[in-house]
Amino acid sequence: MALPESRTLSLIFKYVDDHVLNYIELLKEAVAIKSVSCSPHLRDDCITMVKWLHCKLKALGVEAEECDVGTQTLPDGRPLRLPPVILGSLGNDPSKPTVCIYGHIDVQPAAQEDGWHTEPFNLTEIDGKLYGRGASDDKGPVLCWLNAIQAYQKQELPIPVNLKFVFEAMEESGSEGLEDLLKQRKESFFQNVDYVCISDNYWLGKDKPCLTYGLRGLCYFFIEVTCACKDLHSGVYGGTINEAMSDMVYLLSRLVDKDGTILIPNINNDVLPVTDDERRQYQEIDFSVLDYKTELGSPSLLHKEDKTKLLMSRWRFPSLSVHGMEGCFSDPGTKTVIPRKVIGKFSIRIVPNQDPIAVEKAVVDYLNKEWAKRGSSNKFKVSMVHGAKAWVTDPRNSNYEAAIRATKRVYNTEPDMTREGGSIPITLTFQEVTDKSVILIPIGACDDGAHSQNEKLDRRNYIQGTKLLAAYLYEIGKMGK
Ligand SMILES: C[C@H](N)C(=O)N[C@@H](Cc1c[nH]cn1)C(=O)O
Ligand SMILES: [Zn+2]
Ligand SMILES: [Zn+2]
Repeated sequence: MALPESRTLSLIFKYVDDHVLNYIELLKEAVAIKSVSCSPHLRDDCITMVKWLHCKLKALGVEAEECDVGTQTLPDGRPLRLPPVILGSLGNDPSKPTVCIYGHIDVQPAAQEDGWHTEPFNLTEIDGKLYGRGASDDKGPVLCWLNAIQAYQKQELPIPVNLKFVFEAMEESGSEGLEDLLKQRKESFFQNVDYVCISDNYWLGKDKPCLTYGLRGLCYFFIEVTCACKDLHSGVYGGTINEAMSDMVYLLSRLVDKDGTILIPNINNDVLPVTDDERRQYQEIDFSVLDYKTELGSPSLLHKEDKTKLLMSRWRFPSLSVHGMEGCFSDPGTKTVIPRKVIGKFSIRIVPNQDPIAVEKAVVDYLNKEWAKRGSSNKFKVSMVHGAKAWVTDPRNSNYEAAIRATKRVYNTEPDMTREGGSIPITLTFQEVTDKSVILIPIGACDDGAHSQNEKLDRRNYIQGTKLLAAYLYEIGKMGK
């Protein structure tokens, strides 16, 4: 017999509150696995991470498959096995709706010498903050799902929906192999999916929960310049050749100006004009420019005190960032070398209506022209290593209504409706293969420091996030088929 509404969720919430230490232990185990997808030497750890999660899912009764998605080709031409993707199912009751959940268990690189105050792969709690690489992006949120399901089971309450799981360990490296797998399984695994939910982004502030209906896409580029067959002594050879590094600095300086304007012609051609309605929506968002500036520790912001301009720059206009360089000297000290070959790395966050192929063409044409202007005798190559479209949806549907109700139950407040400046390349594919509503329910706060030093997840967000996802499943269950 079904329990009264308030009783079901209060039993779940009590179970969650009573098991906080177990959840933290579980997250500690997950963080300890160095599943850095962009580091080829850590590929085995990514595979270990998949197997670890598979084991935890099995313990919850999930029927899960590790799907082989082939190999990737490294920039030097070597093949490298991709970590398998987990596809899992729990429940098959035709009277219940089916929710498909996606998350990722790979992480960005991290090293204590980069400025971490704790060891990044050893989850450490300080003042209610759980520090560790992947705590917020995205191991913590993935574990919130597992914790929520376990709470239903331990309280012997029926899970109100059927569940499908898609968990990958390559999201931070362009989700290689995943799109093809999802397309192949469109008519089988995804056939009965009614809703899609992803927890892999962050609140806009530290206190107020959000629901997210848009993401920027990402086009990632490598520029390669080679000037010699080996590194050279700058005293012996300096002044006799065009140097790769100087060429690279010139090219990188031609990408974006000091106001953040991208210098590549035609790059903004397909960006949609801002509507009055959109402008109104941005004005209503609860966001403190001052808090944002303080959190970043930046001397000034590009758009000064203008909240709408700042948020639009993060969410609905493209931006270009220069990330780093392979092959050059970056240690402390004064090595006097001329690097033989350098690879400069930059990316452009793209927005709805922009096509990665058109962006690639604009970038390659422009850099070829800039290279010709430079007149260097060196070898030059530019390539887009991955390109993913942006995603935006209309949030006025039952998926978002259920999540709004769940948020109110847990946080006692109406969530803000946000877009996200980051990218989750596979989101659009989920929408295409299911033809159903996709929602993003962020778990972590704006200051979690995803991709940065001292990434953390607040204990409160982890625990309330577990309740939030349990309540979301409950609210979706109430929608019926
Ligand atoms: C928003 C999400 N948690 C995330 O961090 N996504 C990455 C995706 C990525 C990285 N390289 C390629 N894709 C991001 O937005 O950088
Ligand atoms: Zn993520
Ligand atoms: Zn990330």
